[in-house]
Amino acid sequence: MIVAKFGGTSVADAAAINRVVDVIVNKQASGPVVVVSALGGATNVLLDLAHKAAAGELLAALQMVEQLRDRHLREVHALLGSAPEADELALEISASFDELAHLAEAFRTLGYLTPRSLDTVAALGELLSSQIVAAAFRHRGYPAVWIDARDVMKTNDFFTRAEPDVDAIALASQEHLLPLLQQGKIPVLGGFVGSAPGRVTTTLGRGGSDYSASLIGAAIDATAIEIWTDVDGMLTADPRVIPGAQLIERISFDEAAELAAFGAKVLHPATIAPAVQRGIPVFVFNSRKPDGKGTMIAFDAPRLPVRAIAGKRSTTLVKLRSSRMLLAPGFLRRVFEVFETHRTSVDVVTTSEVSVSVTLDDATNLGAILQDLAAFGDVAVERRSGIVAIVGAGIADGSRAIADALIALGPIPVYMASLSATGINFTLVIDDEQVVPAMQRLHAAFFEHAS
Ligand SMILES: Nc1ncnc2c1ncn2[C@@H]1O[C@H](COP(=O)(O)OP(=O)(O)O)[C@@H](O)[C@H]1O
Ligand SMILES: N[C@@H](CC(=O)OP(=O)(O)O)C(=O)O
Repeated sequence: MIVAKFGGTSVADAAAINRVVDVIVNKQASGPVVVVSALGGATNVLLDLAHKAAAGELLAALQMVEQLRDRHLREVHALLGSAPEADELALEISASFDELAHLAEAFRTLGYLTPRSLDTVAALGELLSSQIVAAAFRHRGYPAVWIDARDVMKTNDFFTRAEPDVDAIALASQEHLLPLLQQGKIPVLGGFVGSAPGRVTTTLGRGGSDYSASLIGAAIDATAIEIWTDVDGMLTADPRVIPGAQLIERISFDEAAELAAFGAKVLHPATIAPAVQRGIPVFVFNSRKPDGKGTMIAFDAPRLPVRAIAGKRSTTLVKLRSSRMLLAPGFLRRVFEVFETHRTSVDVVTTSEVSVSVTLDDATNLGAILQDLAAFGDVAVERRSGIVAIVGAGIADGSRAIADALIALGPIPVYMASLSATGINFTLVIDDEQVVPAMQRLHAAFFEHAS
């Protein structure tokens, strides 16, 4: 059994969805489970329209509902033509958009959105795309069965970033997926979407379809988890920043997890953990080039000082300075409790005898965090920070990589530097607007040598 996940660009329209069918039918013998994202860009439109409605712009929101309805119906007709299933599916899809229009009206009346209502709206993208993809398979004569992801992806009720209930997912997969696979059927379900007790719709957070795929892969003990996307695999940097980024044919789980956590959007940061637990290799392939080599992510990979560069912008740097930190056991624990209390995870950490600095990805609860930290000492915040990460299992093996990285940055000021305990990630906090130039300089230094 394998799990193959297709991202938004890989199911953006009828032509892309037909490529998905082509990829999967060649793998029928491996027992594929197909996980799909929403049609490319649909999640953004859904969330935008909800926000517009709540802000009182109902007309604009309803126009967005109609555009999205037209887009989905257009692709259904392009895929299924005048087959009987086309009309049935079109009716179902239209009914969902009628409901969405009613929801938009309710948001306008209320004037606010809750995380729970946002999840209900966002989930529609995957719930519809997966039904369309399943129908496309059947139209071409393959035995696909649509599965409502809410029957399988069991989560808690932390809306907009729900956490999976791994045991419940394993049980639900046995009930809903395994029998179909045993009958030679192809289960198709939406990624990103789940349900909390009471079958209330949740989502795993933006980009979460990769995570759905690896959770399902672990639940059914798949032999491979395949992430099909719009690039040739994991590359030495984001190709949108570094057009000459090179394909990584093999990379370790640890390295891939670090890259994902520090900005390599090709993988959701949580994707690796379920795969590691079960020792399932993860592959990244380009759905436009199904014969490409792709990337294999597994336990071992040739040990290199630098495998790839990642970067992320718009992080927040919080610096705490306190003389009470001197020789005070438990001080750091109390400081980190503040972040835990406000459900905010910390990215990069450095400490000295009298100070501790951390970066935060999510500054939603910053106000409350700062208030609590003020009890410990002087707090300073730098909101326009960025991070570059130089990742390689051998970075601390006595190579010159760390020195070379600092030299390559030249005049770019560095505010924090941290070498991970595993010695595979050297992270630098810099100004937000320096992230792109820093990535270019680092990539040039490590990957663009004249031969
Ligand atoms: N190191 C990297 N290797 C490959 N792609 C990367 C990397 N870092 C960032 N990306 C970006 O990730 C994108 C794919 O992720 P995403 O847009 O979420 O795709 P999908 O819709 O298929 O899930 C690529 O188009 C690329 O710009
Ligand atoms: N559609 C969701 C989930 C997702 O993973 O999408 P994609 O695979 O296109 O990144 C989002 O946009 O967040």
